[in-house]
Amino acid sequence: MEFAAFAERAERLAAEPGDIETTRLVADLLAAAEGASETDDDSDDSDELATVARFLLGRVFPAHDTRTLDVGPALCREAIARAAGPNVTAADVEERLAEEGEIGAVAAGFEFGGQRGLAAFGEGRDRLTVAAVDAELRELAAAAGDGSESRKRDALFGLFNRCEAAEAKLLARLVLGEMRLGVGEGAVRDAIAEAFLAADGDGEAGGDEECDATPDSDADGPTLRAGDEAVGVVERALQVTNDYGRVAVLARDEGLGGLRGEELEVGRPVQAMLAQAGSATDAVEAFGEVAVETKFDGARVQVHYVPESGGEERDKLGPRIYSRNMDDVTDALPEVAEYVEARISDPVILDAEVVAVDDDGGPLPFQEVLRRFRRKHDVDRMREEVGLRLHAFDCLHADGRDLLDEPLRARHDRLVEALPDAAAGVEFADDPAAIEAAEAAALDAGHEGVMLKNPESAYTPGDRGRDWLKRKPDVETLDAVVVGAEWGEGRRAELFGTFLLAVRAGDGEFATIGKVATGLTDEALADLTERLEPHVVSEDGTEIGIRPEVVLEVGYEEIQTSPTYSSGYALRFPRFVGVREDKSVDGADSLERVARLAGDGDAE
Ligand SMILES: Nc1ncnc2c1ncn2[C@@H]1O[C@H](COP(=O)(O)OP(=O)(O)OP(=O)(O)O)[C@@H](O)[C@H]1O
Repeated sequence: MEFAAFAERAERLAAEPGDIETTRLVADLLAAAEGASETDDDSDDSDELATVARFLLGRVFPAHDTRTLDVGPALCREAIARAAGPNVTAADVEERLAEEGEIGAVAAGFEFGGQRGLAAFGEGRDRLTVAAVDAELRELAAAAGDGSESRKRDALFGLFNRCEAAEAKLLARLVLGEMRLGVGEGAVRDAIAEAFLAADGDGEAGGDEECDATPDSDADGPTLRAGDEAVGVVERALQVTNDYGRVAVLARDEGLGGLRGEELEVGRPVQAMLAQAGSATDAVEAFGEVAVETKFDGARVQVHYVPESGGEERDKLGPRIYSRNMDDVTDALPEVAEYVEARISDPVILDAEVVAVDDDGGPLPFQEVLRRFRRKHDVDRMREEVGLRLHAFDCLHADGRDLLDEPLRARHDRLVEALPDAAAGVEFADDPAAIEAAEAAALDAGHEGVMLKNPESAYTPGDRGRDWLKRKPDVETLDAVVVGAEWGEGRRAELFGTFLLAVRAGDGEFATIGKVATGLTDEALADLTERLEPHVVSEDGTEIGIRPEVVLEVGYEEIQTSPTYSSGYALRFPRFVGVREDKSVDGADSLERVARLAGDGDAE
């Protein structure tokens, strides 16, 4: 598929407000993608469909893949300037960005390259394809070491140079991860089912099995939509693989059977199962008997390990530790890897919390463990300074078997077998008083509270359902995204002093909810300024626009409705608690949650 054709369809998608129509357009686009190219590469990476599915979500690599393009806004502006010709500088691009507020529109506003000259002579353009853009971006991502920045700039320049307006808009947004197509993960999931798993008008279906298709009452034609079953199967395959590209290809080539056969792979992280707030009474009412575990106040990790003794056919995989964002943080936490390596004898995937501990082994606050996360330098020194302890609380895979669909009880037994020393204890209780006693004991021991889980529940990656409830006495905090800032005053004039906060409002959009300027030490301000400066997109007087990249935890007294901010809510007395290093903006709180906390909608 030509990149221009993809860009043209992307424009149509961005202009489409309706969910059903969006899904249909995505399904058409997926169905139009070509199959695998003739290469030796038997991975999905050479399949155009995989690329299209990922691009739609603003990704070059699958979510579990730790590779990144590592192209910042400045580098992108430089590449655009160079492709726009000798009279345009990066500062000109920046200026236009301040006016337009968005890099796609800026890129679309320039005339690029010598291509127009060729076209004028009727020679035609050397047209970009989706596959060529993907290949070039993958190569760019691999650039490392001395001169890598200029190689990336050259590669991007080369791509922009071959772009027409709509292509340039899409490319700029893709490399900076700001697609703004209004296409969420749910739409791509549904579209995969619609494109490949529902019988179409001619009775054809992708793969070896068909699913019940239900007539779409909103459409005027006889078109059929995928049934819920197919969507459920796609969702499940996405949970297990974490790769929209792979799942789209499987749906097309192998249908429901292929999707159902997908399994976890040690070394390929999955999303963490999440919890909602709930009380002891809620838990007893919902589950009868409740699995009560300590809620450790640390950072979530997923441990993957295939020991050498794991059987002839298995490739050994040294312990890998992934963060909640699925970043590989093994190098920052060497003692966790060593601990696992010394004790585990079968291949496993474990869900766990890493907690900072004092010299006596007592838990330290959450902020302490974050000093260890993601650290690339001084790991040994920090290892001396901040001790760590691993508490494993779930087992997703053991010795070649996926356990996601096993009940929690069985998974816990398997966990104890795999790593008895670090397995978190579980207590089964069916009366709220016993649960409250367990909570008091956990708090006394310095932990955050308790998790109340349904003992019969499966492990559903990425799901924030009602099978896991969290109970902690602290006042609620909100994990909000920084989307703007204002310069400080007086001795803090060189630093940002106030931060404009937003919550997720669906499809990659953010809605503002307040400003925080309290609770920030000079050190925290300096740190935040340094972190946020690379993400500045506009500056207008004292007001600074910031690309949503950094998540802050903020406390507040109350959430009120308010016309001041685009969410329709405002935080009363917001105060800075810390940076959520372990969260990407996708994990920030949503407008839906804010509405619930404010008392609009179902209580949490
Ligand atoms: N025994 C446990 N079982 C599950 N999660 C636990 C446990 N102990 C600590 N946790 C942590 O609690 C988190 C569950 O709360 P939630 O899913 O809402 O995440 P969160 O948004 O980080 O919330 P919070 O800020 O309350 O930790 C998990 O992500 C995990 O990091």
